[in-house]
Amino acid sequence: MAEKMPAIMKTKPAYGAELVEVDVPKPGPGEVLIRVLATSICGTDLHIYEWNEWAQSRIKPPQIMGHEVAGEVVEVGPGVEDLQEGDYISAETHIVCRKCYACRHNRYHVCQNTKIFGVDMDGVFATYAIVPAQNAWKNPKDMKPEYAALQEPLGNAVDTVLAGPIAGRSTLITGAGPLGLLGIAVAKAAGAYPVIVSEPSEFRRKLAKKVGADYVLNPFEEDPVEVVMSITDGAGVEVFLEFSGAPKALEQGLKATTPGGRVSLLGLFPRDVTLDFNNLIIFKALEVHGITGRHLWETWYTVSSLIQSGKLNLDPIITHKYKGFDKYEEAFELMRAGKTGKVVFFPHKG
Ligand SMILES: NC(=O)c1ccc[n+]([C@@H]2O[C@H](COP(=O)([O-])OP(=O)(O)OC[C@H]3O[C@@H](n4cnc5c(N)ncnc54)[C@H](O)[C@@H]3O)[C@@H](O)[C@H]2O)c1
Ligand SMILES: C[C@@H](O)[C@H](N)C(=O)O
Ligand SMILES: [Zn+2]
Ligand SMILES: [Zn+2]
Repeated sequence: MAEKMPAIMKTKPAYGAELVEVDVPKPGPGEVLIRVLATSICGTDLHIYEWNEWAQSRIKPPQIMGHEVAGEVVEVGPGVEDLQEGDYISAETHIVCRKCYACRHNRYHVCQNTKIFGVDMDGVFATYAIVPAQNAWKNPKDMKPEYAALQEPLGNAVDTVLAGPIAGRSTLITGAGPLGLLGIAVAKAAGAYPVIVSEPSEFRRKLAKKVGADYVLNPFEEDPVEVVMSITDGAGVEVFLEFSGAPKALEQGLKATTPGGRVSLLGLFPRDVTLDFNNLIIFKALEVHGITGRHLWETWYTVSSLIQSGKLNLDPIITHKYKGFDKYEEAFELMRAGKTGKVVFFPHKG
């Protein structure tokens, strides 16, 4: 009989998830089985938990949730050549086809046939998980598992912050949720100054400060454009990084960006956004980047090096650590209430 393991599973098409016992999976061809050492909650997991419209259209329960992970390879499936038992890996979550037009142009991050584990198939909120070998990223043995698991969202932040020059440049970050906080850490490590953060939640403004933001403001109490103009002597910021997905923040950020400046957009908007394109983008000659996923594998090299450099201030961002999955409901509810930075599970209690 197969060995059993605990897993956080989306069992029904409804709010929430269940902690269930399932068989430890066997790796198939091209796959490895990992012992999960650390796994963190992403906003996408929260959407699946909440069962929002997007989740309803995409997720097919029953399915194990989770995709941000660090683990040790314990079994190698047939045909896997580059990995062996004992390897310490993280995983790129986008499983790309390598055949479409984008893939054949080395733009794997925009593969038109992308599948995501924990979204389109079983994920990693379990003590053991399957990872396609082509998605494995080997970690240095001395990297902390919680940092190694954070590399995937850090990749989103790195692609946003480093989409253009940043050292010594005035920077506005809108939204200090988990992704924005990682963005602040990357911007500071890369030498941005001053880093101005607009975030309504007091809890997250405090975290932003701890991570290294030079100025924080509440956009519901102060006008971010006025604050930016006063800090930059009326010039506006060189770099605007949008991490909130709030239409108002987008408009404020564009107004606060200096003509000729750079804008990188990661936040996903809940609806179509109406903007004065002529005056906010075209006549200002802004350089605008849409950011999605991570570049394979360039971004992973950058993320790993940044962590190893010791220059990324990640500890204040990891606000909650849980041994085992028993308190998973508390973890999701705290995150839902905006009372967390990154939440990390260490599935093995021993
Ligand atoms: N493009 C991608 O590949 C990709 C990948 C991951 C996440 N995302 C998106 O990035 C965004 C950030 O992710 P997250 O997990 O940190 O989300 P989150 O919802 O936890 O954080 C968003 C933050 O924005 C703040 N906010 C709300 N209104 C604001 C306003 N008017 N001005 C400034 N801040 C405001 C919120 O208080 C919150 O702290 C989300 O929209 C998410 O969907 C995109
Ligand atoms: C799946 C999504 O949540 C993931 N973080 C990405 O980069 O695409
Ligand atoms: Zn994610
Ligand atoms: Zn493809």
